[in-house]
Amino acid sequence: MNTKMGGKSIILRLELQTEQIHFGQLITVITENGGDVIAIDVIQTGSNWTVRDITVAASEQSQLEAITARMKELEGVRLIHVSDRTFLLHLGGKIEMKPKSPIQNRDDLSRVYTPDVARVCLAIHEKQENAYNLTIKRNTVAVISDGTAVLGLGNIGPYAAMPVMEGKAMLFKQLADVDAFPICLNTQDTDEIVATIKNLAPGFGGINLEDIAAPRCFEIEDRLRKELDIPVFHDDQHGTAVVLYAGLINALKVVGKRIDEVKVVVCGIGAAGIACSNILLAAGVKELIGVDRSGALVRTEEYSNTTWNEYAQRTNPHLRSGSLHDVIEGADIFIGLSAGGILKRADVQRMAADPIVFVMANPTPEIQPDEIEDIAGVIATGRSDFPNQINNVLCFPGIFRAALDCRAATINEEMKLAASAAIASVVSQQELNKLYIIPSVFNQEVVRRIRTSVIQAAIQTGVARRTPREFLQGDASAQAELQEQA
Ligand SMILES: NC(=O)C1=CN([C@@H]2O[C@H](COP(=O)(O)OP(=O)(O)OC[C@H]3O[C@@H](n4cnc5c(N)ncnc54)[C@H](O)[C@@H]3O)[C@@H](O)[C@H]2O)C=CC1
Ligand SMILES: CC(=O)C(=O)O
Ligand SMILES: [Mg+2]
Repeated sequence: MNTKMGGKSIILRLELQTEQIHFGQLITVITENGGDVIAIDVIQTGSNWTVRDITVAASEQSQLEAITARMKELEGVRLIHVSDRTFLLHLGGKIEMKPKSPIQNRDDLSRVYTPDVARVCLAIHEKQENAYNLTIKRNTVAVISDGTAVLGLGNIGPYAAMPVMEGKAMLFKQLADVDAFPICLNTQDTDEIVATIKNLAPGFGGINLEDIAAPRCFEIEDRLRKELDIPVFHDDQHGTAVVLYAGLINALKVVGKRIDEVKVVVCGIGAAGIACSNILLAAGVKELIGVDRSGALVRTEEYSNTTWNEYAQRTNPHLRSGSLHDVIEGADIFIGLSAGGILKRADVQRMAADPIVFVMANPTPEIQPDEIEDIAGVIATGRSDFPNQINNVLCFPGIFRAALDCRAATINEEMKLAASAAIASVVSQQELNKLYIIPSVFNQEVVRRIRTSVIQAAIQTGVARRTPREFLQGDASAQAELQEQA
């Protein structure tokens, strides 16, 4: 497994005195300290000196620090500067806005701007629905966070949340051609968040809520869903649940177990953990135990977090109590949506045969896959640098593509289940194995299949306000594709 992939990398700009140091010596120092040289660029050369940019990747930040320190000590080497490639990619932000057509003369100006734009405004004023045809609304989603549960980093605030929201916007565009705006709100007050989102909704065809901590995220989403006529989708809840269920459909096939016979432990009963539990209960799981910091949630206890009281009523049928280490005994499936490093190899050893271990906390999973590779039936993480990436990025671009295309009023349970089945179907029976239960983010079939299945589900459940042409005509290829996925 290449743990350096997608990991840390730096560019070292070095001036080398070629009579004092050979390039081979440098490479040896880098590899001895755990680095891989992945690119070399010559910047300048003289008769007995050269300036080079050396791109070095490593699995740990400490290795890169050791390599940098060694460069400073070597005879004949001057370290000019070190750049972190990830930070370079973020300079000035990751996205920009571009006009669809240039404004080259006064005639263009008067049409895109005043006076002619006024006629377009009035057409929308007369019939509000025209906003879908005459503005960016029909293809635009707002990605909105208050910065309270950013990845696994916690409440880091709206400024620090922006890089994640920009990243989500990039993915919306690249994977599904949806235009997305990253918006981070400088308030953590539920009423203010609801009011702000309602007020900015007119320009958007959908709202993707992101990284808002539980339990506030539930109220915010519920209220917005009631009050807005566009889809409101809390990605950390529903996107994660959709992809988790897709992965589980296939993982169960790999280990030969049935969903109604497995014991499941979900750790981290926050936004993602509750939504994932809900989809599993709906899919037929009978024994599901939720665990948070204080241990297993059990209905005989009273929690100050009222969401947990309601959760405990629906789960843990045998009233198991104790820590994660107690209740994991005999479990077939562990789902981690909590914090890095909290699951131990000894815990996995106490699970049932061929345990399914989905350690989805970001950026650090509950246990490093390398520690349990030999004892787990199937392992998945939320990250790009291990096989089986269970991450909501597999869902949100496709599900919003579908919702926008059929102008869905909401994204309902049937549409989510259709998305899970579509994602799972991308991995064929022949391809399916413990290292490949879920398709890659870059597999173009993912968005295509989600779109087809989700639009179909929206039409069947009466929430589509527009029927795309291929569905109107009972298009043969869309029908064939649906049958293939069934
Ligand atoms: N792979 C994926 O697609 C996704 C992964 N995540 C990850 O899941 C984690 C949780 O995200 P959210 O549900 O949005 O956050 P959240 O803040 O709503 O919930 C986190 C829950 O985990 C609990 N927790 C924290 N440390 C714990 C520990 N040591 N033991 C037991 N429980 C613990 C917290 O008390 C809280 O209830 C984060 O690491 C996030 O990055 C979230 C969404 C999608
Ligand atoms: C993937 C994601 O949305 C998260 O970790 O919060
Ligand atoms: Mg998130």
